[in-house]
Amino acid sequence: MDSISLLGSSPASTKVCFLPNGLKNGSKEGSGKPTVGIIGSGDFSKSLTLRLLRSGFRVVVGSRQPKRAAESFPHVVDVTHHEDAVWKANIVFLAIRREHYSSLWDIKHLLAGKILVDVSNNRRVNQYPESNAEYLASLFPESIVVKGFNVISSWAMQSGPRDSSRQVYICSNSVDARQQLIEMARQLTFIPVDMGALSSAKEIENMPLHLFTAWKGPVLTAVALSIFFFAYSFVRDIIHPYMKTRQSFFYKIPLEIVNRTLPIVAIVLLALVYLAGQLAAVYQLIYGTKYRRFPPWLEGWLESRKQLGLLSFFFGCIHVLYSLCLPMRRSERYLMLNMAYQQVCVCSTPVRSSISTVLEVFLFLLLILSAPLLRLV
Ligand SMILES: NC(=O)C1=CN([C@@H]2O[C@H](COP(=O)(O)OP(=O)(O)OC[C@H]3O[C@@H](n4cnc5c(N)ncnc54)[C@H](OP(=O)(O)O)[C@@H]3O)[C@@H](O)[C@H]2O)C=CC1
Ligand SMILES: [Cu+2]
Repeated sequence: MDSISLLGSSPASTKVCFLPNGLKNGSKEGSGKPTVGIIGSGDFSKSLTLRLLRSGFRVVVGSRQPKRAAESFPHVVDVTHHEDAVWKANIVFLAIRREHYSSLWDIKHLLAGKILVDVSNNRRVNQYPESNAEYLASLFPESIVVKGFNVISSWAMQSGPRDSSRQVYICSNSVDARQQLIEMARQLTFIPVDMGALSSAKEIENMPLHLFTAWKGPVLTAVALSIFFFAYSFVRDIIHPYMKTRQSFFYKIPLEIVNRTLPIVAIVLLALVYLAGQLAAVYQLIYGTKYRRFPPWLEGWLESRKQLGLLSFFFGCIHVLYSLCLPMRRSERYLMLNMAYQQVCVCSTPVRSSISTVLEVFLFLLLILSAPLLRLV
């Protein structure tokens, strides 16, 4: 398994496709199944190997320590040295970090003419002046570099793609290599997106670092509203009585004041969900057409309605929890008993108040649940 054979390595002569649909192939071994090489034996390599095996590809993994690495792979996988793995496959995935690309310098001659797939990601946006794929292409100018599969986490790769994680972005300066990888992505049940030349690699590498962008605005809005209404309640219910009558209600801050803030924020966020649609309708009425583009701020607002609605629901839930916790406080229990006693004296008010509470909760839930159904624009 660990045999290294450099004989007969002629990458240029094996520059043909490898796909299992029988189009054409370079490294068929007996059974006619194509072989894909993977350099590195880390998480991504393991997940990609399983995915390739499930889709009918043969896999050869290149590792610095093949014996140790072989323990983490199924026995059908050929775990060998870098040289051997590269020699056996025409397509080689580099499942190692950018910092280690230069360690392949010694086998540069073997990599010539092969398709190198760069799956690497960075830790920060624009971490390096050039993209990892372009850096790889500059290290190995005789190889064909393709960028792709980096937006798929090793977990998603292993468990199978679903919904949002099905798209893979692929780019390369070689149209032929790009098409091969696009076809391979399809066979791995991903949805390939052709991003053109290798200059798009930087954009593709930045994609995984832009997660949850849709949540940024709504979360900031919720935080700003929370701070504003908390400060308002604090000044009104704590500072004002203290200044006026020297009464200290500071003990109310953790429960009452927070619990007063939560429903207000929830209802304002819910109002924001509906207001965007109304504004969009007014905009369309003013311009007399629905085909005119909305201004960017309104477009962003419309797109974040789902997040605003979910945050509103979240604040509502926390409010319910807080309200259930309130009676745990002795002073609150006393106040409630007192109120109940007074209401019994005044008669019939509790029935009305509990009915109104139930109605209030029901209406709030109805508003929340109907939010996605209402397509106002
Ligand atoms: N993990 C993930 O979810 C994703 C990872 N990626 C990308 O895939 C690549 C690999 O990621 P991942 O598997 O998580 O990383 P790991 O750190 O788990 O594995 C990297 C592998 O690189 C090899 N390696 C380590 N040091 C060196 C070295 N000095 N020289 C040569 N090879 C070395 C090792 O293999 P060995 O010891 O066998 O040589 C190691 O297993 C990265 O570029 C990452 O950005 C992309 C998308 C998702
Ligand atoms: Cu309430």
